[in-house]
Amino acid sequence: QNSNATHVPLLILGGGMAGLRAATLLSSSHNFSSYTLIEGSPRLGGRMHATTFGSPTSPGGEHVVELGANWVQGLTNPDTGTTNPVWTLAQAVNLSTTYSDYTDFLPYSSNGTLNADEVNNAMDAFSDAFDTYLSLAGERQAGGLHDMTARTGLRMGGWGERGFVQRAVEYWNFDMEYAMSPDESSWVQVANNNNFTFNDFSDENNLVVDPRGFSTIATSPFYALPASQRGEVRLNSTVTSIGYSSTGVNITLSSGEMLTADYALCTFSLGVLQSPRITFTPPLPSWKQEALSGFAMSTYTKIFLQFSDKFWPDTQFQLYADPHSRGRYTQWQSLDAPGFLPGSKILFTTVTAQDSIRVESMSDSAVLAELLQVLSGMYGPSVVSAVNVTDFYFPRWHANPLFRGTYSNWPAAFHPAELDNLRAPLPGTGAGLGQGRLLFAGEATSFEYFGFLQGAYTEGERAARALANCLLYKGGQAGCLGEVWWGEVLEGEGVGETYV
Ligand SMILES: Cc1cc2nc3c(=O)[nH]c(=O)nc-3n(C[C@H](O)[C@H](O)[C@H](O)COP(=O)(O)OP(=O)(O)OC[C@H]3O[C@@H](n4cnc5c(N)ncnc54)[C@H](O)[C@@H]3O)c2cc1C
Repeated sequence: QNSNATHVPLLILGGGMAGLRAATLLSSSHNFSSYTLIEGSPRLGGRMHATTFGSPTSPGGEHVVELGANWVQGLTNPDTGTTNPVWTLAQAVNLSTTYSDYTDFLPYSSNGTLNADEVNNAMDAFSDAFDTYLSLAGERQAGGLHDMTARTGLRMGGWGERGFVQRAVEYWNFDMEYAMSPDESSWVQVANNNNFTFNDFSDENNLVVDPRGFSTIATSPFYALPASQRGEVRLNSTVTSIGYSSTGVNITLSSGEMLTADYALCTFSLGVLQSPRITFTPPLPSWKQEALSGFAMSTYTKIFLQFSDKFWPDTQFQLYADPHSRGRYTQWQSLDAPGFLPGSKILFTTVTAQDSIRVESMSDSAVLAELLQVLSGMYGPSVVSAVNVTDFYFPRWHANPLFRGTYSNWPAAFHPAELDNLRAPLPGTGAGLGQGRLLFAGEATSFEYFGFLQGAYTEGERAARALANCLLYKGGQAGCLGEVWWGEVLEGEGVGETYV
């Protein structure tokens, strides 16, 4: 421990949903404010990030759009009353949201409109196949069978890869949720993840269109606490190294400043933890490195355009089926629609995974030129050349060192016990078992809700309960973190016979 370092009982690393939920719960339910929250950016909210977009002098004007999380995904189950905690937060601050109707779209190809029947038939076929996919995934788990790719599950459900229309429909229904293809994703865990949110809550997605921004759901409960009950918040403070032992944690900031703590909760994204940006001392044990390396961080990029005039239809969405490239600007969403940002003349399209990395490597003008070419194919060159682009922007989440991607996804070869390793505290083995000092929480540590805001929320909450137990009630005694998920780490499974 460094004698020049400031000591606090608890460090919360990261001020996104998980870190803010942990801080708020410790303050509000445990009357504990002896923590310092360290955030690298100048703002709280993390991957909930609203910004102004649109030219104030243009016909569409200036608006607030969400660069990161945008939907409350899963609301309230009408049969059971089970509510997504994110929906509860949104309602508590009267967040403006509007139901996204994914059936409200018109289909296009590179030379105008597409036969709507062909697209609707493909949508129905995908939906039927996905129903079978889900029930077969349930049967696999009940029968103790191993996981396979989501591609396997879709084929077993009767979905075949055919022409470019089916490829676009598949991308629209699968990649637009998981930001990765069925070939790369887990059959069983995508099914579980889908059921935990869209069955247990509801299958509705509400788009947030609130000038205060989505992050209000996490910042508002925190700042509603009396100042004396809140811990210290330090913005613009980037962590470069984290040391941990069975007695405490120390961190170094990019300024060179050091802080020590009895416990720390790290909520940095999986992408950050996968990158070499943070030095751990001692180096992360191989079981931790394997778990972090094995889970997937993908990127989902919304590209915003504002025009001098609205030339697209009044539907919420447009589906573009590119004849050659799967996932090339497949989904377009109009914000200039009732309930969203009417009159804004704003449209956005989304790309994922390798296409996100590709556009991030291009100049803004080169990306815009591609989009105008696609729109010219969809609506006709004369329609598109008759309007001006009054604003254009997209965030580079993959390149951003504070995120390195947008959200996690479960790859097919990832064993569920590895997720326990991913979230297990350090030091986590041997004598330190159950006595870890450095905890991990965030969307990627959630078995049920990886990828979603509700994952970050529930994991922040779990970690806060465990920390309260150790810091306040059980005096750091062995096993004070509680809960089975701080259990034995998986150190590799036997493969049965070996090939020599
Ligand atoms: C484009 C996009 C679209 C999404 N869409 C949805 C959606 O519609 N619905 C939904 O439910 N979820 C969505 N998500 C996922 C959702 O945003 C995340 O699950 C959630 O916000 C993650 O919260 P977190 O606290 O785990 O992590 P984060 O929000 O990443 O918080 C971690 C914090 O740590 C900080 N940090 C990182 N490194 C350092 C460092 N070295 N030093 C100091 N601070 C650091 C970061 O700045 C960040 O503020 C989307 C995400 C993105 C990016």
